[in-house]
Amino acid sequence: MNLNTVIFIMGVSGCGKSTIGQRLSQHLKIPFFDGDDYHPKSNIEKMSQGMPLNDEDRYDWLVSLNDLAKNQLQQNSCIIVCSALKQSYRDILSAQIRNQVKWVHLAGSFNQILERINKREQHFMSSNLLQSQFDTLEFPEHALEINISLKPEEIVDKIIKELKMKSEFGLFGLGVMGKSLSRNLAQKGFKISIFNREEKGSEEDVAITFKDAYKELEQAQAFSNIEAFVNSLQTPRRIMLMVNAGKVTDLVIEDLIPFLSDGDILIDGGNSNYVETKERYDYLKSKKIHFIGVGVSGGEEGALKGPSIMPGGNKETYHLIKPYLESIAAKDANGLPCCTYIGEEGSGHFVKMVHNGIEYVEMQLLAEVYTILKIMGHNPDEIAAILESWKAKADSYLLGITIAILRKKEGDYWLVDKIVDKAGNKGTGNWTTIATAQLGTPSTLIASALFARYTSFYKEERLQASDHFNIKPTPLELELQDVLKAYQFSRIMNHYQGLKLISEAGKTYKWHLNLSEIARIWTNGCIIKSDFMLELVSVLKEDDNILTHPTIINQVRSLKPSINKVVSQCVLNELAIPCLSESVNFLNGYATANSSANIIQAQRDYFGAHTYQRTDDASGRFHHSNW
Ligand SMILES: NC(=O)C1=CN([C@@H]2O[C@H](COP(=O)(O)OP(=O)(O)OC[C@H]3O[C@@H](n4cnc5c(N)ncnc54)[C@H](OP(=O)(O)O)[C@@H]3O)[C@@H](O)[C@H]2O)C=CC1
Ligand SMILES: O=C(CO)[C@H](O)[C@H](O)COP(=O)(O)O
Repeated sequence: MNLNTVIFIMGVSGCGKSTIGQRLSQHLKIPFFDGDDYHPKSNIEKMSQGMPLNDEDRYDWLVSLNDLAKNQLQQNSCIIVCSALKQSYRDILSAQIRNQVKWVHLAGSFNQILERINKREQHFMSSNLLQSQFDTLEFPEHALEINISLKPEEIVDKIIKELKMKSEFGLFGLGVMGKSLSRNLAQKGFKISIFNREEKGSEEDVAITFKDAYKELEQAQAFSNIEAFVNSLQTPRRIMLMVNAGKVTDLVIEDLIPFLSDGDILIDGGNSNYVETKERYDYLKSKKIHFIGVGVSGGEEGALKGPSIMPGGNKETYHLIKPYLESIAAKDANGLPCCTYIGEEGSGHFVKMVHNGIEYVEMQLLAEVYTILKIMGHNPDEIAAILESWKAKADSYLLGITIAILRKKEGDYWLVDKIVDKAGNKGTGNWTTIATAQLGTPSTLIASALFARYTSFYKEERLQASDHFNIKPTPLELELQDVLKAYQFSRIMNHYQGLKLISEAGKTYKWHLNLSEIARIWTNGCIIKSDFMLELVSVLKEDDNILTHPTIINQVRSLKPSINKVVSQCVLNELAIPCLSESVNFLNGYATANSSANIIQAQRDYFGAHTYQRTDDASGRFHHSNW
């Protein structure tokens, strides 16, 4: 049988590891090894003198069992029994072969095991010794847990059923993202089940056809029946939903619930609204189902090669899915997964939502730069060449794809010239703008980028207005260096505002967010990965507010004259640049020691007796005037 797996059977002394291991080995026809036979001489001597082993003594022994497991995997599979009571021991045992290791934990109560040991002929274990085993035991998070009250043959049956037949992870929804993620999971060696609905006559055998198309999905189980899909999974079941956010997500959850059991885990990988994630968490909790809201970024390619993953929800539940998410995630410059536990409730989806808000602005800024360069007289190839030269100073994934887009030709024409100038959206920019207003944080660039998309959609009205108002930008006289610097300036403001929004949400909802860690998982795999993001990881380690960090202050100071020049030129030449102009307006307002808000306060007090504070009253007391 080709399992290509090492089955570690673990548990405290007396739980029956060897009996089960030997029986399982006979059934599966794979070799059995008793870990105790691999102790070095020094350990055996120590134990024979009744001296307990410490972690240092155990280290070489655990490494030798890990070597044994790796060697056996070259041939096929094996069973190794070892108490493996601590997670650190299990980490050593499964080092470099984590995805090919299955843990079976034989679990029983203290009294159950003590009684069992003491019943054995000529065998006595003091309750103190057993207690020390229970004290050391750190419950494994990713093990198949089997109660030892079952008969040995039942235990073996259960293990065979779970490990041989059942998948460890389910992927529901084989659209753009679901397809890529399931291939990614399979490529990492996970045994998965995949599901897509089918519609008789139009959409049949979607999952099977997809499985058959890719070699890496050979071991995957494909379904179009929900019950069969759910039953194909090991318990607790781990099911990731990659379906449309909103109503569809709720419908799919309702479809799944009748087949789920207590403790199963649903993972929503779609771009769901963070408020709904919290509601779904509470609803599913009442049904004893765990729910984790996971932001995933990277698009089709990222999902396949390694996305950036932002999981939020209960931390203990997260640990049950962590190995899967971390394995498929992109890796940062230090080889760490671009996946980190974000925080409680819908925090993962909140962070993904703001990621998309930042993405909207980054895209809009590049669109504005394109407009400027076009008005300056450059064709798409020339603009691509200019942007290419910016890579040294402002490289990003979005800059790269914009260059590729500009170079794409159909015959003699650039494709970009044939695309209708109406920008769509699926909701995350809208929600970010609502969230920033609700939290009282000025993410003005995200709002501007969103409204620029909305404005673009009024194509008919825009055509009329262009006649009525005769807005015809004239050629701009700008240095390319100034355009680059203006772009860099606006990107700083964008990242400041997005991170500020996350930081404020973290405080309001008590999510305890780590901004530097969030920036780190955005350095690879996601749509907003960039060299600047890499720089922000260290900046944010020192200061949550990037605009008070000396490095960023110096950058803003040196870029400011260019954004002033570019924006004023564009305004004088009637060229719409909503995000570039908002970025400089924002900083001008933010960095004004004495703003015009005194007039607003006076007006509010005049008509509504809303009161105001006085500059000549340090107590901060509120005053009212009879105007
Ligand atoms: N595309 C992207 O770049 C990214 C998307 N996301 C998010 O990931 C999620 C999935 O996106 P994506 O893969 O692009 O979307 P697709 O539209 O490509 O796929 C949607 C999936 O949902 C299934 N589905 C829709 N309605 C139902 C239903 N009522 N019952 C069962 N299944 C249903 C579809 O099945 P069927 O094929 O039968 O219609 C399909 O498998 C969304 O929330 C999206 O916002 C996140 C990051 C990036
Ligand atoms: O999450 C994503 C990228 O990160 C999706 O591609 C999302 O659809 C982009 O948002 P919109 O469709 O509103 O432009």
